[in-house]
Amino acid sequence: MTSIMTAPTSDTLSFSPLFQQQQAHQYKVARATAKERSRKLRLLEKAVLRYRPELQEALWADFRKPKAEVDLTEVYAVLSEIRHARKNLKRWMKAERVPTPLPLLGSRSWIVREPKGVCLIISPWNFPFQLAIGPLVSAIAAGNTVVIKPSEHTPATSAVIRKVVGAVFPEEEAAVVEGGVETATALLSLPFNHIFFTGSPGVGKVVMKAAARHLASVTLELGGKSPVIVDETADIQLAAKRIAWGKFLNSGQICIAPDYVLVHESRAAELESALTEAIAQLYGAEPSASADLGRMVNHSHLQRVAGYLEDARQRGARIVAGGKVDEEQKYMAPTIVCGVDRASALMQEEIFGPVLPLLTFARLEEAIGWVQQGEKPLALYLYSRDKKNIREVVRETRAGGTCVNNNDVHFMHPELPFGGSNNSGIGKSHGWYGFEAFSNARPVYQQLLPGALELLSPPYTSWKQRLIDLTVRWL
Ligand SMILES: NC(=O)c1ccc[n+]([C@@H]2O[C@H](COP(=O)([O-])OP(=O)(O)OC[C@H]3O[C@@H](n4cnc5c(N)ncnc54)[C@H](O)[C@@H]3O)[C@@H](O)[C@H]2O)c1
Repeated sequence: MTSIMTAPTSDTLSFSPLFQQQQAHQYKVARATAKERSRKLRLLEKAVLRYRPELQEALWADFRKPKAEVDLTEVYAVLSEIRHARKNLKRWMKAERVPTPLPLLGSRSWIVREPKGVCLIISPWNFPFQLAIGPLVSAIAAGNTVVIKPSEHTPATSAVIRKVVGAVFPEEEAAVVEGGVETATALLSLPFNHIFFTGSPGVGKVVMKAAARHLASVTLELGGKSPVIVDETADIQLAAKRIAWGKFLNSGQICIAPDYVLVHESRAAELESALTEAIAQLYGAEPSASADLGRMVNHSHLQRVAGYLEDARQRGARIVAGGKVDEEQKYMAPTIVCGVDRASALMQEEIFGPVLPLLTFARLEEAIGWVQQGEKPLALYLYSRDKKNIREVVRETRAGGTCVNNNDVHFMHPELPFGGSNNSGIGKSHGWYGFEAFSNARPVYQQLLPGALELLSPPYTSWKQRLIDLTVRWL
């Protein structure tokens, strides 16, 4: 079994034949029972394990992602999605009976989750395997056919994705199309039933506009600036350790990485030194020598983040740790920066790199106010030992997701919906929520006996009007 590999040249930019093939095949795929879908997912699990060493090599070649991080954040993330889906698939696929209200007595109703049909997955480069195959798991569990377009910035990984998918699925069920913006644009011109996009908010808008042409439904997993609030009651050592891990993993190129920290002014100095220490513990005194620290994906992203830092420095920011850039190695040191002007690019743009600004606040309402003024973030984190503060921050802010006394890890919980809100995303993924994203909840109402509502049809005699009055008042 092979899947389509297409070079992104203008003469091969028509994907209609592939699309039509999947369209013709969709009902057959949709008929698969829970057992059959589970078997497909088992084959996918085996393929992922078989290609694990190749994937480790590919991600090292693409941007020096450490082997352990490939295992944890790419391989295991996908395997846990598969295992969770296999365990729950039968229950998810079961028709859901719903109670009958009094005016509809004489009927029964249920909801079936039917597949959306032919789906498109467009994925980014930062977790290139997980963010292509994770949604595929949900799409297959829900009984769809799928075209995947992985990122052009991680070509070695894209080739492995193609191999994994091709080893399990015929192309009329799941196919991988490689290429860049032109390829994505050509795919987006086709009338897919659902588009699952992971990437930047800017491109998310392009995708949503394209989807509108065919009224395709969308799941948009986007990005933004995810704040961390550290209040005066926080365990600073613990916070520093966890923030440093969640920020500098993948060199800060994580959609849910802490983007910046708002720390209570009474604890700022302590947090500064605890973070500096945490970086040394994770990556040694000279992080560039550590094999456990990834690189920036390309020169343009390195220059973008280095430019933000330089701009902040010129506006008076103080670099507390790191700051070193090695163009040739696409290396940027884990960097902590204080005294950042809130109007600087570092505080206006999603950083998506290993630079962590620390800003201070005197009263919690100030920190909350700052978050409320910005776009709704993909994640908001809070370090606190005060129950009242925890309640207040969750109640008074809006975010795609939240961790209290940790960061990033909510992503790994298969029972939690993952996704953003408005600028950080539309729709949710993972587990049941991913299955739901790729399904249409179709209500089925079955009339068994003459219904009470039939009594209320014209002509509206006076006693029928009385019955209508009773219904309006009491039922
Ligand atoms: N919410 C999440 O789960 C999540 C996960 C990872 C990354 N992200 C976000 O993704 C962004 C970084 O990833 P990226 O740089 O690969 O994102 P991106 O938006 O530049 O690209 C994502 C995908 O869209 C395609 N694309 C790019 N421009 C396009 C266009 N004009 N028309 C159609 N398709 C186009 C790319 O080829 C790629 O496959 C960050 O904003 C990050 O926060 C979000």
